[in-house]
Amino acid sequence: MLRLSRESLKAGQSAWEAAGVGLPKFELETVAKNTQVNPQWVHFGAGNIFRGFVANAHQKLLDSGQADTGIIAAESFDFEMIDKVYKPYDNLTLLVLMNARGEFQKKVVGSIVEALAADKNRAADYSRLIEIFEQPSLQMASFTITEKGYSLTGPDGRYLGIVEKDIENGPGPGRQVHAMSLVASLVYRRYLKGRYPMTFVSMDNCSHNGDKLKQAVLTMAKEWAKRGLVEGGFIGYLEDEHKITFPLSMIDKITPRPSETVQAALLEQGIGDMDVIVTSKNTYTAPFVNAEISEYLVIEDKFANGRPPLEEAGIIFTDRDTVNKVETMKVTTCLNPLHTALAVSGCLLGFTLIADEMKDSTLRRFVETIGYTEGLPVVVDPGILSPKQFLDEVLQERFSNPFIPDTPQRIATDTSQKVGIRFGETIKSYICREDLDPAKLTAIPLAIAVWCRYLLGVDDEGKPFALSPDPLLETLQGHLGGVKLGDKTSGVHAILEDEKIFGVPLYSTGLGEKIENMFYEMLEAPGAVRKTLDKYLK
Ligand SMILES: NC(=O)c1ccc[n+]([C@@H]2O[C@H](COP(=O)([O-])OP(=O)(O)OC[C@H]3O[C@@H](n4cnc5c(N)ncnc54)[C@H](O)[C@@H]3O)[C@@H](O)[C@H]2O)c1
Ligand SMILES: O=P(O)(O)OC[C@@H](O)[C@@H](O)[C@H](O)[C@H](O)CO
Repeated sequence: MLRLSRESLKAGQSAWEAAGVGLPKFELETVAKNTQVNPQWVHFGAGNIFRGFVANAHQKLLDSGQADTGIIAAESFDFEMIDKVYKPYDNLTLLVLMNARGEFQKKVVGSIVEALAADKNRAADYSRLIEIFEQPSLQMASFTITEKGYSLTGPDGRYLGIVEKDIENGPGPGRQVHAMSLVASLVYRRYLKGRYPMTFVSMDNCSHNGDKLKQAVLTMAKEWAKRGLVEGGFIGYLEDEHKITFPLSMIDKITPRPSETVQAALLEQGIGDMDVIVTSKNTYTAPFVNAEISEYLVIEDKFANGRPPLEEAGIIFTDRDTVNKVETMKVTTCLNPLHTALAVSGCLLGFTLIADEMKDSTLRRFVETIGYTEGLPVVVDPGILSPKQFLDEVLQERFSNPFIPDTPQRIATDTSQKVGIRFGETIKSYICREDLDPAKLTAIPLAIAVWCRYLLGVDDEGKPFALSPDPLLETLQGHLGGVKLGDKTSGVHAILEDEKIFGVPLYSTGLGEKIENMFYEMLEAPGAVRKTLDKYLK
């Protein structure tokens, strides 16, 4: 039985190859040693998309000799991942890509050469992170920490408790809990050491991700500066684009949680010890990552201290305006809104696979209407990718691929953080256009109504189901407290009028009441969700 480790790759190379697994073409030890003395790239958020896409892209450079240092994975949130799927497997990942015929392309990704837990109780990892940030060689820190990883404030607009503590505690080593204060403290060490340049690249699915990251890091720095906890020059350093940059990016690759079906198939192929782990913080992780083949990563080419030639690995570098357009296209129109609609309706209708939802004619019509009918008229063509072609690929091939083990339950995670961008932006465009009337939209308000119905945690048969984690769940459920099937009143108005959630005033655009009516229709009785979807999507 094959088990992922550096030793096994060396001693059992032919057995791995016989199992159809591509292996790194570079010397892992040499690259690890180079990285030790000459760190160039740290990545925060050691999750699936990082291992399945970003690390694999860098591996292509290492394989072809166009890079000679690896990536250092840093985890500021879920340290269990480092202990359970990084360290025991020598930081290696088995990447399993799946095409529409169900064939696996397997390879070992070895470009991650160190894995650090930024935990104040782990002094060695913490010191190493500081050492890395003090090195002139460091070119970039990238991030896939989910949208909420950048938020310093809670629903009431006030700083989160951990952020308040981080502000009071200052930038001293081992004192920060929130990812943004940790990063601010590390870049402060860099400033003190030599004011060296570097770049911070957010690769999360939030609009203007680089700006969001910059805003969060600067806010922490300014709070410390106000209290005299950092030198005044630190703010100027962070704002000087010759020193520090925060490019925008758009990342796209459906990377589901690791699936037990894939684990079982690997076992049949002689690859063992691939258990799927759900950590106490609810991260789904494994020594393997399963993902689709399609991938797009577009980054604003604004790097203050150089960067690896990732264009050689298929990553597109372009100007800010183009990234902005391509990201808007994907996140607000052609992919993520459709995913969110399938996620919440899938949970209510008992689906556990996105591809199965695409076989349901009503749900297919749901996402086709959101994408083609309501989204495409307002999308701006980024020039480098055609929105229509992108949407065709998403709907005809990517979502429909039955071998991609993606679940509505994964995608429903943190929906409160995403609805504003995924639906609110299109509504905004309708408000701005003289020739379009937001009140005439149907599928987008329906998706919002389905989300509100989803929040009850009762499926369309009237049975309770587990809602996916969401930082606003308690508040939102508080508004809906006690609502049952058959009720004709509820606190849904309080949710819909919250502009912080939707980014637009739903009531003054004529959508608030429309959504409320749809919500009550879906509340009528068991089966009413299906009936309402059928009615509006005829
Ligand atoms: N999986 C995909 O299909 C996909 C595709 C494109 C973009 N993305 C982006 O990448 C993000 C991560 O996706 P993933 O598949 O790697 O998820 P994952 O669950 O495998 O990993 C999530 C990572 O974020 C960290 N994290 C979670 N909450 C955090 C917090 N509050 N502060 C700091 N770190 C936190 C976790 O510790 C973990 O490292 C998504 O939220 C999205 O923005 C994902
Ligand atoms: O990762 P999130 O939470 O921003 O969104 C869930 C999915 O829509 C997302 O992960 C997609 O799989 C991804 O955006 C495809 O590129």
